[in-house]
Amino acid sequence: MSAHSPTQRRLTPDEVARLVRASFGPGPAVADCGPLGGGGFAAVWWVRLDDGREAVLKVAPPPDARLLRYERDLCAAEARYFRLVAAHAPRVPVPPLLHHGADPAYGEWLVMGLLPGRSLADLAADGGVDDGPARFDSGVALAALHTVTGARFGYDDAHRPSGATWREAFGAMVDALLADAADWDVRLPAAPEWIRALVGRHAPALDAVRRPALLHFDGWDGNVLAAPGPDGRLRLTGLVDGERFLYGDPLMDLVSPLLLRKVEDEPDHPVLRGYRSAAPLDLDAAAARRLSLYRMYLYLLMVVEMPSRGMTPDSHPERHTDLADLLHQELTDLARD
Ligand SMILES: Nc1ncnc2c1ncn2[C@@H]1O[C@H](COP(=O)(O)OP(=O)(O)OP(=O)(O)O)[C@@H](O)[C@H]1O
Repeated sequence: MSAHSPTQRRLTPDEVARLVRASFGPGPAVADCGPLGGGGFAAVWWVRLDDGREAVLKVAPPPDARLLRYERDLCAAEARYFRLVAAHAPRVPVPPLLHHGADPAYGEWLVMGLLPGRSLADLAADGGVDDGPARFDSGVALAALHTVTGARFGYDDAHRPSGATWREAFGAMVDALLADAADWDVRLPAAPEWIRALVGRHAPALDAVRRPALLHFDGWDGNVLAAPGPDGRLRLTGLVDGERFLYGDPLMDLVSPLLLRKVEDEPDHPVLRGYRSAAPLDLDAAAARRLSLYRMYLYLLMVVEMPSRGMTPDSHPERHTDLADLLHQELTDLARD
């Protein structure tokens, strides 16, 4: 059962037309529009403008929505991500940013170009689709993103976790999620102090990461767009939804594309083959330990974000149990190491 997330506004065509007017003034107006499914955080609509262009309107949660600590100002973060990628990793397909709007009372929104293709999640629902070439391309694209280097580790703004070292930034990111869990009364499968101590015990493994690489971090199948190329095979057409970007260990970006699976178990996965065709990728024991820390982080995040998305253990018992089990398994593996 899906829930309507309180972070996701319910837009109407009139509101879309108003936001487009606020973005372009007397310029192009809306000829047609409709909601785009697939996301769960923001409100996202496709828009056909009367000058013939096709765009996407993405509206941030209302200013009074309760969010996790790291989710502050994600609309502005996504605008920075699109600009960064266009300037420094231009071969990675991201939409052109047409407008970043902000109104103190209403909140923020983006207007961007509509990319061709459908998400891998959407395509998979058709069944029998060979998406291997598109996944290979997404590995190549991630390797290109990772050539971009940040000024520090973690998030790039002042009010979210960051640090001069990856150990410091990652520790602060875990602490922020544990503080969110406490605020939202989220039941975790282990005591927060124990999770914090476990991360502290493995922190030396993080010191191998010396360069803050640009990470998309949310490259699950819903955010990877693909369409048939000239030979009819599915190729990458977009890596969207960059609002959660940060700087850190490139390995962290391999967790979401293999969501609920293990990178170490699938060394020939097309994403990894694509990545390796463009950059070195060593999946040794040290890498496996870091991957385990990053999966632990992602499962923790997915458990902790449930109430802010309108989901509780009572309303979504299976989701909560499955994520808590996965989190518990990673914690157990890390405790054994
Ligand atoms: N520029 C674009 N061109 C084409 N399709 C897009 C574009 N931007 C977003 N989409 C589609 O709309 C969907 C929702 O957008 P997006 O993922 O940015 O929303 P979200 O609410 O932030 O999602 P999430 O819950 O993953 O955080 C995407 O999965 C993608 O399929």
